[in-house]
Amino acid sequence: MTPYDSIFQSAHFIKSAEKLSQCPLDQGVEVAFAGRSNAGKSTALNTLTNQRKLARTSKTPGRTQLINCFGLNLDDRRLIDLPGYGFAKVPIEMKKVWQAHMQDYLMNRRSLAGVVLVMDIRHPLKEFDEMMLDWAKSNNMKVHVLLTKSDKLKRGPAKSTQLSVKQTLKKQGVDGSVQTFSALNGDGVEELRIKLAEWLVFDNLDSIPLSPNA
Ligand SMILES: Nc1nc2c(ncn2[C@@H]2O[C@H](COP(=O)(O)OP(=O)(O)OP(=O)(O)O)[C@@H](O)[C@H]2O)c(=O)[nH]1
Repeated sequence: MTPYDSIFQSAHFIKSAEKLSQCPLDQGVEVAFAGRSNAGKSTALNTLTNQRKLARTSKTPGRTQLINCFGLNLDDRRLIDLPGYGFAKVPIEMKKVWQAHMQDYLMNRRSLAGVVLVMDIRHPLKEFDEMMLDWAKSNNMKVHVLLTKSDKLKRGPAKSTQLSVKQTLKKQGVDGSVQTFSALNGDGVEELRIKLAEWLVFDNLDSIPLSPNA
């Protein structure tokens, strides 16, 4: 349990957007989840919010094809599920359109406070992940790497993967942190809630409107 559990449990679907112009008004603070298809983004969002069906999960990679926006019970705080990258069964032209929309979102969304970069702990730092880290560095964007499915590795190998990803971030000059996570056994759920509360609330207190009585 963390003091922030109820904030995340309040998550509710706002809308699915194909592109940036369809996203909710660009005010307040939001955190986006990005990752390769099948890395476990939707499952991580469901675990974070303690809701089984908030983000649809699927054993078929590529179900998350839209920018899915979820609201929280705090003024203008949102969680964003970005399209999974690298779904093989989709025509290349369609992939390019998605990627362009995603890039537009990442480059131009003013309320974006940080990106949770989701990687399967057994396959970290693939081409897409490196691209995201490059982008984060050149845009001064905070990154929190979530090494999912940690239940698939023993503790030793899981910790050494965490360490080596941390070192890579440091080497690349990215403002970031790294943690292990498992939806299956609860590893890292509290750590993720604390990190996101930091981004959504404490780092951005000035963007919470003062109540009329304050
Ligand atoms: N063992 C284990 N399996 C997991 C975990 N998280 C996700 N999975 C499984 O990994 C597969 C993909 O998970 P999703 O959450 O749908 O992945 P996604 O990244 O949202 O995928 P896209 O919709 O393709 O973007 C599913 O079969 C999940 O059950 C975990 O922590 N442990």
